Amino acid sequence: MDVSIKAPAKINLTLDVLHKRDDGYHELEMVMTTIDLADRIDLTEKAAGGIQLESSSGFVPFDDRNLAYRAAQLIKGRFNINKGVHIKIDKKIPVAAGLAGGSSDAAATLKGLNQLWQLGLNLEELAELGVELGSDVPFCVLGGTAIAQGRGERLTPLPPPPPCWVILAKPPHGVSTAEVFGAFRQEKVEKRPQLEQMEAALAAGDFHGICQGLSNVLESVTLDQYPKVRLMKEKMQRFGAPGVLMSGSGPTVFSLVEQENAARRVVNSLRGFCRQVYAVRILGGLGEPNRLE
Ligand SMILES: C[C@@](CO)(OP(=O)(O)O)[C@H](O)COP(=O)(O)OP(=O)(O)OC[C@H]1O[C@@H](n2ccc(N)nc2=O)[C@H](O)[C@@H]1O
Ligand SMILES: Nc1ncnc2c1ncn2[C@@H]1O[C@H](COP(=O)(O)OP(=O)(O)O)[C@@H](O)[C@H]1O
Repeated sequence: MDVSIKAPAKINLTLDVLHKRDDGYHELEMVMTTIDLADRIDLTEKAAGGIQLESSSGFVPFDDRNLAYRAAQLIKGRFNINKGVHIKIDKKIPVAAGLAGGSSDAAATLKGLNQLWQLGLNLEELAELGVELGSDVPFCVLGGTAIAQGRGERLTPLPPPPPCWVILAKPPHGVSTAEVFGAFRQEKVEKRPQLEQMEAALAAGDFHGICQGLSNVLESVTLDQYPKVRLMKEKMQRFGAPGVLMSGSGPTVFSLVEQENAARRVVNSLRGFCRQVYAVRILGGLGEPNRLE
């Protein structure tokens, strides 16, 4: 039997770092939402017990450093599964971009193997397993729009933003999440997210309120270390995008735009300046996903 499953990227609408914890991780408070930029995971059962992995991207590891591979290892070990699996990752989400591509592949693998091997786990149980693989995996298991607290594992679902375009610009380099957290200093933060304001804007479907509430304290690290990322953000703002923010630890910068012609203007403004530009829709039960051609 085969299982194919979509692994969508996320963006952060807000990201606040509250403090550093005794376990070395940072206590976070963020709002995340899934977008229609997705990898595809194909799982094929193998009689022999091993895990094999292939990917369309040369940028991801093919061994147990790959989060999808580690998800399969975790499931096999925890539930004493003797069968093996071939994992094929059709990679569309840029790697080390702040878009949780690896975490989403891991979440999709957990969900797919739950189906393939009929384990009967619910989403909460899969999310609990997911946090052993990475802080963003529980959110990727649940998807939609949610507040994520703790390391990212305490999730509270929220209504999705109203339909809009998400324009993403990804510079050629990636960033290391661990290095960004390592360089983070509270005293350098100029603007902090207002969680209640973002919750109220989402509840009211208030697109402009959502744009005004976009805020990510990790910009204080990544925009300083990578001036090109700052430039990209300024360029998007200059070309009329109402809300512009860096996602996660970066370096991807996104803007939210309501109208298609305005979205095209922002995409065109980035031509010749940034090679990896995507225009996609927000996901979250709002009808069929759509793309700008
Ligand atoms: C910053 C965020 C926001 O969504 O996303 P990305 O930029 O990676 O997409 C996430 O919290 C990232 O989650 P994820 O990429 O799963 O991180 P992990 O593998 O768990 O951790 C990588 C490293 O980041 C640091 N880390 C991560 C999460 C956290 N709450 N505190 C931390 O200090 C730790 O040094 C850890 O070793
Ligand atoms: N399936 C995967 N897809 C992408 N990256 C992966 C995967 N498995 C492991 N990685 C590693 O995880 C790191 C973070 O990648 P990714 O999840 O794409 O970014 P981010 O954490 O910034 O959202 C990269 O160094 C990459 O080598």
